[in-house]
Amino acid sequence: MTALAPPLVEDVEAEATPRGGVRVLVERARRVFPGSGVVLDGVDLDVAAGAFVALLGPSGCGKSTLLRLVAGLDQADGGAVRLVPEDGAERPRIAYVFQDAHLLPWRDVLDNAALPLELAGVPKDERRNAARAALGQVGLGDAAARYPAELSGGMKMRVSLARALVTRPNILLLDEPFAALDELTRQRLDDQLRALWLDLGMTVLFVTHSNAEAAYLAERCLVLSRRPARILLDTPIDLPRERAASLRSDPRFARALGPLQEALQAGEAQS
Ligand SMILES: Nc1ncnc2c1ncn2[C@@H]1O[C@H](COP(=O)(O)OP(=O)(O)OP(=O)(O)O)[C@@H](O)[C@H]1O
Repeated sequence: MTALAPPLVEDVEAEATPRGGVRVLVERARRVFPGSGVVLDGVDLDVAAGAFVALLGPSGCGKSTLLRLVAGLDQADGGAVRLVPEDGAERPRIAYVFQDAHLLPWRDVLDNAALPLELAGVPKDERRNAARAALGQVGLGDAAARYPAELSGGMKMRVSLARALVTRPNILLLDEPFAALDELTRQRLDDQLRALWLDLGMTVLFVTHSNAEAAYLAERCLVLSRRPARILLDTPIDLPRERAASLRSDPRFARALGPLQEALQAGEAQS
């Protein structure tokens, strides 16, 4: 499912794809859940517009909670979250991709991808054209007439990504989107996502349990501690801008993984 902040779409046809994205400012964010206690306690984060940032941390530490606060899907109990477009847009256009593709089985791929525009009241031809373009961006231009039951897990996730892209988000939030896929499919989708980011220039926040996926995709990685989550490590990823599968066996990649692994182990060890 893709969650969007209003207004979802202004004029899909007329407006060029925005570049530059949204700056994300999280200031002393606090979130307490009854029964779970304090999950976030004074988290500060400043993400530059157009950055690709990965969030890592132990299971249950609050990664999704932080992402949901940024998306506006949940409210902080203290502190503030501000999204500041730096691409000339008046407002952030947020898209959110979950681990499950959540496609509607009775709709074909085209109409699944067009759904956010339909909900925003965009006329049929316009939204279908935009959905075709988004499907093309994820390499599914030939699958528009197929139904979810006919798709592999990787294809379903690409439809979910197209549905996110159809609104031309200037900030894209992804919560373990490829975690349920086999390793090869996951790596292919990582490549596709990275290429889309290079092409479109939106801000991306990506939650994952995989330090290798984080290092391969992102320009900057954050490792959170056990809850109440605080940022244990905030590090740039010093790897080439153009990344290909061969990078995974490059010594530079192993060097980038080291600090992430150490911080994750330190985070796991905390009680
Ligand atoms: N709506 C809620 N009500 C009560 N507790 C919640 C709610 N949402 C999250 N929690 C709790 O907050 C904590 C952090 O959850 P969150 O999903 O943010 O962690 P996470 O780091 O994303 O975990 P994982 O890596 O396992 O997906 C967990 O203990 C979870 O049970």
